[in-house]
This record gives sequence, C-alpha cells and structure tokens, in this order.
Amino acid sequence: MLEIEKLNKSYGPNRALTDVDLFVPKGVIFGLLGPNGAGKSTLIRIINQIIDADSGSIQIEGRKLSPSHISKIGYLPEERGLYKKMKVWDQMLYFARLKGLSQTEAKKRINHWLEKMDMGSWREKKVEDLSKGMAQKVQFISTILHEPALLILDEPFSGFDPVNAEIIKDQILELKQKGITVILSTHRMESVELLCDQVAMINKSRKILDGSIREVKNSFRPDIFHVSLEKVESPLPVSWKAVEEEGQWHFSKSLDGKTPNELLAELMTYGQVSRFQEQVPSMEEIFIHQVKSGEHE
Ligand SMILES: Nc1ncnc2c1ncn2[C@@H]1O[C@H](COP(=O)(O)OP(=O)(O)OP(=O)(O)O)[C@@H](O)[C@H]1O
Repeated sequence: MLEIEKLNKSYGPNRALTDVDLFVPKGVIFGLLGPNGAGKSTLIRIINQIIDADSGSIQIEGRKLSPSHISKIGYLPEERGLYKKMKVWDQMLYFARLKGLSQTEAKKRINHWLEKMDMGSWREKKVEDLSKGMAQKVQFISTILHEPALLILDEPFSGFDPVNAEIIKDQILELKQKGITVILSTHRMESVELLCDQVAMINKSRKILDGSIREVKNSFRPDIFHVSLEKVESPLPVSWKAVEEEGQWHFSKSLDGKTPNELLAELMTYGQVSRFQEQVPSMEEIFIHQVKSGEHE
C-alpha cells in the first residue's frame, strides 16, 4: 500500500526524519511508534502532503505520491480540527465534499454513520456544544466517510472513555475487514498489542525497528521461563531462588544456552512440572527498553 524510501526531513538544524524506509502492506493495521519528538507526526504530515520531505520517495499503490492520492487517504490528526460554530451534520457534509463525495452520496453515508454510532440526535448540535469525546466521534466519522484506502489515525483514542474507545477500536477492526490499510500512531501500547499486525518504531528521527508484533517480540525474548514444580523429590539448587507455596515451588530460569526441551528435561528430574511458560516482553517493555537504550547514544 505504502512504500517509503530514504525519507529525510529537517526543520532548520533539527532533524525530524533520517533515511526512513517503511513498507506498509495492504490491509494491515500498522503501528507507528516512538517517543515524543521522534518524527512520527512529521512523517504523517509528509504522507498527507501537508509538508514536503527534503529527499526520499513515497509510493502509494505503486505510484509516486501526488495530489491525486488525497482522496484515497483519510487522516485523523492529533490536534483535532472541527469548526466550533458548525453543526455536526454540516461539518460532516463539508469534510465529505472536500474529499470528493457527491452531495447525495455524502448525505447517504452521513445518515448511515450517525445511525450506526447512535448519534442521530446530534445532527443539529453545534460542535461547541459537544463534549470532547462526542467531538472526537464526529471527527472520526468525518475522517472515514469517503472510505479511504489508507487511513492514518494519530492518537485516535485520546479523549475517549473506555466504552467509546472500545467502539472506535471495533470500527477500526471493521475497516480493516473491508480491506482498508490503517496506520495507527499512538503511545498506548495496549492498543498496539490488540490492534496492530505490524509496527515500526522511530526514535530520534531514525527507524530503529520494524516487523510483525510477533517478530518484534521474538527478537526481544529474554529466554527466561517461569516454572512451577510440584512433588519435588530432590532439593532444588539454591541459585534458582525457588519460593515454596502450598507444595509448589515457583521460580524463573534462564535457558543458559540450553534449548527449552533440554531445560524442561532437567526440570523434570526434580519433580512434576506444572508450569513452564516463556517470559514474553510486552510492547510497552520493548518501547521503554528501546527508548532508554537510545538515550546513551
Ligand atoms: N514546525 C516545526 N518547526 C521546527 N521543528 C519542528 C517542527 N515540527 C516538528 N519539529 C521537530 O521535529 C522533531 C520531530 O517532531 P514530530 O512532531 O514529528 O515528533 P512526534 O514523533 O510526532 O512527537 P509526539 O509524539 O510528541 O507528537 C522534533 O525534534 C520537533 O521539535
């Protein structure tokens, strides 16, 4: 869907993007991660043709990025941009028309979405009379009305209560089912784990990792297993620091060069293994680890 090669952007002496390559396959939810100031918004603004890159290339569906792509992209910016004095209905119609929908088609889709999201009674309300979460919903719908092929969401869950965040999450998954490609930029790592198929992380203007969630997690596995043993027949080595609780011994054991099967076989000589579970890092732990290790560079 999106292929980016060697993208560079500086604001005066500030480097925002350095040689960034990115490959986003069609139909995935792609997490764009990175700490504050990493360069994510700059990248998103370049894809949306709000600003130009200094160098590098961007292709969408195999064609060089151009103004003709604007109607194919839906963009929910982090700083929301609704017109406070406008009514919800007029606002949605305005955005839909901007993206090239006919009056009739736009009205049909707005009605559909207002109904679907249980917002029918809001149509005559002015944006300034909506709560933050309600305005967010209006903006979310305005972003997807033209059924973009590529949807870019910058912190789509901010301002939502857990119930509405769940509704938006379900809508994102539904859009993915329809074949829409989604780029999701967020600091909420639990949403990344739940929603994203693939991720890329940017730190200090450079891409520092990418891949499927599984690949990324696999590359950060500490090779430690959480073990529980029962019916322990011979004393466990003191160095294992096992803790006994109601006849079960619990501890963590590093592979130390063994395969998981070899470690399991060793553990079985001590008693019955009731738990043998690999410690898998969360995306949150990986994020913090990567950002902290980058601090020393
Ligand atoms: N208009 C601008 N003028 C000058 N410097 C800018 C401008 N916009 C961004 N920068 C700088 O470019 C770098 C990348 O900023 P960017 O907004 O892309 O980061 P981000 O990853 O989106 O951060 P956040 O998670 O805080 O939104 C930062 O060093 C920032 O200070």
